[in-house]
Amino acid sequence: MKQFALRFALPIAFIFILPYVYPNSFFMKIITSFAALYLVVVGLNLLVGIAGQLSLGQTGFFAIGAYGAALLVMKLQLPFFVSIFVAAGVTALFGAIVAMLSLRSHGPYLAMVTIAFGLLVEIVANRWVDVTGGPAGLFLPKADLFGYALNKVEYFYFAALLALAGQWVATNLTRSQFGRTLHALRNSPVAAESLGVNVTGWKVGAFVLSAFYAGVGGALFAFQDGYINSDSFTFSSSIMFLVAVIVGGAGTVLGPFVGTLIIEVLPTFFANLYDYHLLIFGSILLLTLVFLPEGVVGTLGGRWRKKPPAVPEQIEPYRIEPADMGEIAIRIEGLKKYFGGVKAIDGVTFTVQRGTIHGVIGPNGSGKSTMVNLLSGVYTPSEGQVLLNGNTVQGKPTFRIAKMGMTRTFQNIQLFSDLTVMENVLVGFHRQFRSGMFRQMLALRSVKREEQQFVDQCFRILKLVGLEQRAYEIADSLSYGEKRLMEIARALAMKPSVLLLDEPAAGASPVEVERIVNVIRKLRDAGLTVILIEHHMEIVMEFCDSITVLDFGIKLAEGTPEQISRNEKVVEAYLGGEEVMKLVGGF
Ligand SMILES: Nc1ncnc2c1ncn2[C@@H]1O[C@H](COP(=O)(O)OP(=O)(O)OP(=O)(O)O)[C@@H](O)[C@H]1O
Repeated sequence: MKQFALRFALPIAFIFILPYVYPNSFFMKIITSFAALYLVVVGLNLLVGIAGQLSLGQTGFFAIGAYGAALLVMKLQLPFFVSIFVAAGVTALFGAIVAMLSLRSHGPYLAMVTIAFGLLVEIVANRWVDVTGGPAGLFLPKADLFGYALNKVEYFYFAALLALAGQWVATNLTRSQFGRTLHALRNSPVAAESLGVNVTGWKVGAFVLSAFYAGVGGALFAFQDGYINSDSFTFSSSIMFLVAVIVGGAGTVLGPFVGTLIIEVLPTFFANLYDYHLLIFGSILLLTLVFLPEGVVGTLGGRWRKKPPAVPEQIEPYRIEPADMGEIAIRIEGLKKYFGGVKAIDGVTFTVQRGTIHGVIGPNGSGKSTMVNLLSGVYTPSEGQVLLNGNTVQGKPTFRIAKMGMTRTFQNIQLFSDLTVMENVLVGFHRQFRSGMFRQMLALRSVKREEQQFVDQCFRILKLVGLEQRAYEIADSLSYGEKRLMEIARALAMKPSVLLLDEPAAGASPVEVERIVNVIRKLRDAGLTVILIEHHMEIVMEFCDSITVLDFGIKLAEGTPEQISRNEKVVEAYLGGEEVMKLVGGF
């Protein structure tokens, strides 16, 4: 009930009262523009604040929405209401094109593609006079709903309610698996891929969504005055949209509201100070960015963080699905990876039986990390074959290999560092979520039920690794060893048929190493197929059923721990023998 009041009743009451606060046309113009621009900022917040993608050309989408809706009504006589969504759909299509072009480039080049797009649209709006009217503009018919022409106040109500709906949908998406996935790919694309997330596809999706929002905003903007011209769609407004996201608090729910208010509305009140208004506006901006680095809502809102729910007292034990014994889980044949002249892996062949733990060891630089990256699809082999449960793996992207059942942890830990431990593990269920985007948008009951089921499972997995009490803490606050445990939990959520553990105990304290060893013991007892890369030789010797030893990219030896510890070539490769004799002294 309280939720309903906060989300709907209060804002709707506020919207209905607003036109009566200052019943004049200037004020009506400001608040109607606010609703339109706010939608653009909400969409951009999803792209920048949640998915971590930069766009400096949002005005391009805004303009396509505006001119698109105007032309659909004027030339095709589409009803105003329909034209908004058709124009937004076309804008979304442009979003996909810009995304596909920009995602081919990285870093500053990505931003430059979006700038180029914004400028291109600005030039077209300005110069294609026959269609857009150029600087002289277009005069539009009055907006109407099913034949009823809207007056200024009614148009504001319509725009504001649409903006409220847009905010509601964005909030639902942010708080569901959809938002978590976007957040995850922003924090660590490589970890997201390893959990089956098609990162490129999701980035394109984020652009499409933000373009759709900008398109709706543009359409509303176009019809507010019955007139648009190319002056409204300049590069500087793209910057303003981005600044609104940052000043409000990127990634926060209320940030776009506060940001749009400060950036788009506040300056209009100083407009009559002529030369000084830009100075005042600039100063407000600078002070906000200096003193509230996470934006107004990001910085102040952090103090009123909601209390997390309690950790359940009774948590059922998690059952790792035991694999059938005896079959071949992975077959690696003649695998090679050359980096220029460096032969990082040079013709390695080995087989891992289902339900066993297979160790890959070797001195520094022997090619272990390259091997994990080849198996998980981060690198494409120069030659050779990898078969997972009989299916070819090599050449496939990481997310496909993850979908085929093989996932990994990382030597250099890859957290979704802004998310909680629980949310990190929930991303691991990515492949198993059945609720699609539209259901998540509407926060249907079935979505909440499904989410609750996965939360229950998360607790069980977290209990297995001993992190259930830390479920609601931000992942970045965990200790080094706990972060490694969380990575294992996240990988287990995927229900993998093969798990690659890349140095799971590296950097952990002796107590934490003991906790990690306990988890590896549980994985072994459950019969999970594991490929274990580890420097702690006592762990390798205790848990591995078979071991492959690499040296300078070639397979030096293969066998049981006992055979390996007695192999002369292996002993020599390890610091002339002393080190390995010390480490495997038990044999
Ligand atoms: N991306 C790369 N470009 C060029 N050379 C590389 C690349 N990755 C690895 N190498 C080289 O390949 C060889 C094997 O490196 P790799 O990191 O796989 O070894 P490692 O056994 O994992 O070592 P460590 O135990 O130190 O992690 C090294 O000579 C390394 O310099």
